[in-house]
Amino acid sequence: MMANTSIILHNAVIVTMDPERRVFRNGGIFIRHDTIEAIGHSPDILRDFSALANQTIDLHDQILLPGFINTHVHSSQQLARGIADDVDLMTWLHGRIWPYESNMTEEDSYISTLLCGIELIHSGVTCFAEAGGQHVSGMARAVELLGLRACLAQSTMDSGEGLPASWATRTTDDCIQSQKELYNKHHNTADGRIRVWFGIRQIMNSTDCLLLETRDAARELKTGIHMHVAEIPYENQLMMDTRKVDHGTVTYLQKIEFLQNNLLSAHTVWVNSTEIGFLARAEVKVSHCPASAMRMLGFAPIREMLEAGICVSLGTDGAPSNNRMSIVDEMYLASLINKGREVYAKGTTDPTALPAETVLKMVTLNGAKSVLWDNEIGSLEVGKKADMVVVNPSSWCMVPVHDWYELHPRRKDMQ
Ligand SMILES: O=c1[nH]c(=O)c2nc[nH]c2[nH]1
Repeated sequence: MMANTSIILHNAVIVTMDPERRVFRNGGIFIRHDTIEAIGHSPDILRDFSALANQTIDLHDQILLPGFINTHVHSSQQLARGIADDVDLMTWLHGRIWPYESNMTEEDSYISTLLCGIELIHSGVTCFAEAGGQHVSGMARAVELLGLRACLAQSTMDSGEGLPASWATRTTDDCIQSQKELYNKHHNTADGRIRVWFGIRQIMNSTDCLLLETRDAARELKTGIHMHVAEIPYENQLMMDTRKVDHGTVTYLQKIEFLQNNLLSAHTVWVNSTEIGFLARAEVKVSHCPASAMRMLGFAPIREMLEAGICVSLGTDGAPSNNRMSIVDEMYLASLINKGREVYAKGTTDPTALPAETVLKMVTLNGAKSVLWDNEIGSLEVGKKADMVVVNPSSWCMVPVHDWYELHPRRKDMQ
């Protein structure tokens, strides 16, 4: 929203996701610049704030929700949709995606992030966490233009197999240095909508030095770290064979004291109960990407993680791991896949796994906490940013609405 704009939205069903989970059936909201100044019943908002508003919009019973937060995106991979279907992860990375990414220019990244951002907005996303491409400056230009909010990261690798020639010469110092430069250049730009994080691609291509220097730099700059963790059994096996731990990546990260509360751990599929305990105690955040997991990785123990108190949110991953970039599709899939997983994990059905309200929490409150922005977004409350999505309940595929939280499968109606 433009500076000095003040606006009333009224006659809406407002699903606030505030601590009391209030839903206003005939709700109104007053926004000044980009911040919510009042929220409540429409007649009260109109009475108290009309004189201050330079625009008043009747939402005609549409449903207003907090903007959705997608916590694992590869915006630079948007132009690679379809180049790596139906292959295993190592072929996907070494044979298709890294050759593509390592040839991208900053301009390619800008175009790719623009297209990606448009697709994200189409399903109600107002904020995303970038898992890491190479050209953060290109991404930042696109995010600024689109009005999105984002945590951008460069993905770094300083060792291991499969690296394209232009990446293989990078030292640990190069990786840390370039990220600090990007932080200095872009952190808190675009009216505060862009934050710069540190990115570690995956443990299979990281020295301990890269891991620990990244941990320390992110801690010092009070920013986050985005990393792919425990994606496939081969990764855990490699940890056992080469780094001599008795399980996998999470056990190793615990051993070297890498786990901390600013780590956004993507996928995190192959973890046992001890490792779930390590993640919970360190307050690590987990991004669950249902479609991508079903293609290449497997069933993550999401219910167990949530029960252990881990903050789990949802991500689409990139276009070549998903083909779609709709967070609403991921909400739908998360709910179904995690119900189906109960049969395979526990030998019995349990339709209570991941109910709709939990899934909505994952893309709002948990998403906000995962991107370390929970004091400003994730719910509609006074003092928070006016990042919102409007759902039209009156089209044919939305009728009837019995439960505000059960709206998520009907993605065509996101505006
Ligand atoms: O789904 C994924 N996408 C990626 O780009 C990637 N890099 C490492 N591991 C990955 N997994």
